[in-house]
Amino acid sequence: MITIKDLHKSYKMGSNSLHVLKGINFDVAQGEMVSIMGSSGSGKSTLLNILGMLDEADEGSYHLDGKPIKKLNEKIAARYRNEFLGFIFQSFNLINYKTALDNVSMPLYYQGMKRKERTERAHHYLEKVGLADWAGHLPNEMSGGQKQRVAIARALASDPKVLLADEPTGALDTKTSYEVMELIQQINDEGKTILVVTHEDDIAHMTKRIVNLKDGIIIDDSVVTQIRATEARQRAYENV
Ligand SMILES: Nc1ncnc2c1ncn2[C@@H]1O[C@H](COP(=O)(O)OP(=O)(O)OP(=O)(O)O)[C@@H](O)[C@H]1O
Repeated sequence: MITIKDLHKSYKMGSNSLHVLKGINFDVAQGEMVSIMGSSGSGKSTLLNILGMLDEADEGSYHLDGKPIKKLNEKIAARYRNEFLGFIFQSFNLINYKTALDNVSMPLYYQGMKRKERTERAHHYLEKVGLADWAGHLPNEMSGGQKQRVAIARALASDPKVLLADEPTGALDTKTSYEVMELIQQINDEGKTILVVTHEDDIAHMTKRIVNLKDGIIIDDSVVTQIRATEARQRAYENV
């Protein structure tokens, strides 16, 4: 689904240049759930921005679903982003004066979908994240966990091939973080490819693979042998 080869990225600051990504190589297969970890400044957001087509690498290649992602004009890039990628952010990025339903259906409007279908889809995905009764509520009437669920419904509504989550639990308490990650695990169970940037070890252990960045290179890339899950989910894993 994602293939990255020898990716480099520097930021220019005046006459200085900061070499942030120094040759990143990795592949993510369809249906994987991978976390990207690393200390502050290690390049996680820079990498996620490139994967999300919000920024471009200086060198190296990036293929998404077999398509080379490089120097696309903004219109094509936007189309690819809509078609391939869903985003989840630490701070939810909801529109505060729009209801949960409108927040979820709005991106579909920009994709040209008719009102009836947009509304049906938004209801479907709100139901999927456990917020069927909250469609008419504004974000400021909701808890952090509920807001993140709305954001997840919004990301899923366009049925992207890959979900990119940047510190999705960074603004949530521990219990809510685990609940949100459990929802993300369920979405992955259904086949969605998911990348999660996180600082937190316990959150990373709720994914299936951990890629560790340090100073712009991958220092470790390992499969999680014991995925952290609630007892019920643990039993389901054991029965597979
Ligand atoms: N637009 C930019 N211009 C200049 N320098 C930048 C820019 N974005 C990031 N940097 C620098 O690049 C380095 C890597 O930043 P990045 O945000 O990718 O790290 P990170 O691992 O995501 O950190 P954090 O966990 O703190 O978010 C940092 O030293 C940062 O200051």
